[in-house]
Amino acid sequence: MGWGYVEDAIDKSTLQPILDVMAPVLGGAPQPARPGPSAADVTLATPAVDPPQALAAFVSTDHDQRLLRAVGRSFRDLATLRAGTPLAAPAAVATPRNPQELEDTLAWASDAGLAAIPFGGGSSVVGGVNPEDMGDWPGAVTIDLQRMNQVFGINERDRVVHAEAGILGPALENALAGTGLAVRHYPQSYFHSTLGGWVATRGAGHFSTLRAKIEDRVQSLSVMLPDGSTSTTRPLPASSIGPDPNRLWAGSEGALGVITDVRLRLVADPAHKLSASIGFRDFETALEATRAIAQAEIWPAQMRVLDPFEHMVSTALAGGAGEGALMILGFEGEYDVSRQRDAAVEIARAHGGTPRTSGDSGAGDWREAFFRQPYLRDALLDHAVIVDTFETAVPWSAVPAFYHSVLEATGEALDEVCGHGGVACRVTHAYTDGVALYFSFYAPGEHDALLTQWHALKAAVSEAVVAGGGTMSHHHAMGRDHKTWARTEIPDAFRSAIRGAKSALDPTGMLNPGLWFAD
Ligand SMILES: Cc1cc2nc3c(=O)[nH]c(=O)nc-3n(C[C@H](O)[C@H](O)[C@H](O)COP(=O)(O)OP(=O)(O)OC[C@H]3O[C@@H](n4cnc5c(N)ncnc54)[C@H](O)[C@@H]3O)c2cc1C
Repeated sequence: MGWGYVEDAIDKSTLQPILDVMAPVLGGAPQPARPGPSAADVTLATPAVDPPQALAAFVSTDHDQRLLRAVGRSFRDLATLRAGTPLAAPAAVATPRNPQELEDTLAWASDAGLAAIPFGGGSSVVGGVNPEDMGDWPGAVTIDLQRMNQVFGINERDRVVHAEAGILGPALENALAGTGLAVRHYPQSYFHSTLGGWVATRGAGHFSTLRAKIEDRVQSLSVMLPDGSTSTTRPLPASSIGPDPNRLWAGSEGALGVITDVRLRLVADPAHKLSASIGFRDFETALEATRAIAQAEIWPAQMRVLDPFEHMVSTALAGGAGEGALMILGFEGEYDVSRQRDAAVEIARAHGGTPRTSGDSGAGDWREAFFRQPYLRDALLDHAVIVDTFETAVPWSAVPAFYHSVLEATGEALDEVCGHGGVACRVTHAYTDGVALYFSFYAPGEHDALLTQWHALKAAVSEAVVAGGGTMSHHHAMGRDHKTWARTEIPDAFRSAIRGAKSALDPTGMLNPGLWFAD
């Protein structure tokens, strides 16, 4: 059990050169391959419940169905599956096809004294869907919304699509074919995550500026509460009638209601696309160029900036050997974007960059590699290589000191816990006042100690992020994995207000218990 489609898994012949390139980082050859368990090998710790016959068409207690929704897709999840210990799993899985079946599921869960965990694509990397840390709740019904996937309508004049929350990224984009409009929200998990999941986590696509965060694209949404009532925000371009209700539910991670449908702002399918890549001698220089481009408000759709190690690892996947830092720029729009592209390249050059390629395919190649990267994690995990990522955002005034302090702390933790390791960083999103940094680390783990090693590393990197003033997440959300360190980020008064909202919307606390709302 790993990421994505079985046929896209990375084979031995692709993996070996990558292992060769990584050998210095891993301190030599990694452990011999040990494949992950088959579904039948995993024991579920939580007993199944006995749902009423009336719900049989959409509630299952089948082992594989429960296993599939027991975890998300983080390194911790994958290592947990391999640990061989009984796994916390949902007591039942509901797959409602419409709001009535969703209401029936919530009513049954409530009567049966079970918690309810909304589930979209299950691509959470922060323990968002795991039935863990649930206090007194004896078990949970996981509510998979993927069968609630209708597109209700496309308002071409307003450029808004109205769709059910369980629709997956590609299906939503396909529904717009022929309209000249598009969603163009591409998280790396695009193929396996849902509209509702994006909104519930306040996720971000790979576009680096302007259209990055999904919450800015939500025109309105509907949520169902545990009592079966539905609340819908008004579809408006903007409003100042008090705090924004859309923002209460965006980022609520399944704890303040089940998002049933969303009206999402669209963009024109871009008629013009251009890209450029620019080399820099080091990341610090590249960061200065990134800041200058962001603050010039040129708004490249794509502005990924890879530090030297990230550059080396990402080119190794395509059989290359990149050196120095690399900036990848992509521009797209309804009208010619060459002036923006030229202006950005000029700024980069003035900040010490050397343009390498300029055309319309570079960004596409990078995008292909971007969607392949998660498969590499599974292949490396077979060799007990620990591969994990963490991401954050900081103001410009904090970099490059923040980058160095996190790099150093992570490197020290990798040496201490695993004896060796490497840390890579890339800029994923840029703003006029700051930047989102995405770190990846690689280390030689031990098959039988992966979870212990991961917990030690996670604590060290999270402490470094918090100490440096970064957010615990720019777009992966809080889940169960970040709540310990995210506490300092939440003002006390806001915490009380959200607790008040939680008890008003979900009086028994049955929705996704275990997030910070409960502590
Ligand atoms: C390889 C990989 C790459 C990733 N890349 C990105 C990336 O580029 N950008 C990014 O933002 N994230 C990324 N993620 C994280 C993850 O894909 C996002 O958090 C995504 O938004 C989750 O969507 P989902 O449908 O899979 O939700 P799930 O994982 O099923 O759920 C996530 C959370 O949302 C809640 N939830 C889900 N649906 C609903 C609903 N309808 N109503 C209420 N609550 C709900 C769940 O209870 C849970 O708390 C990545 C994950 C992986 C594994």
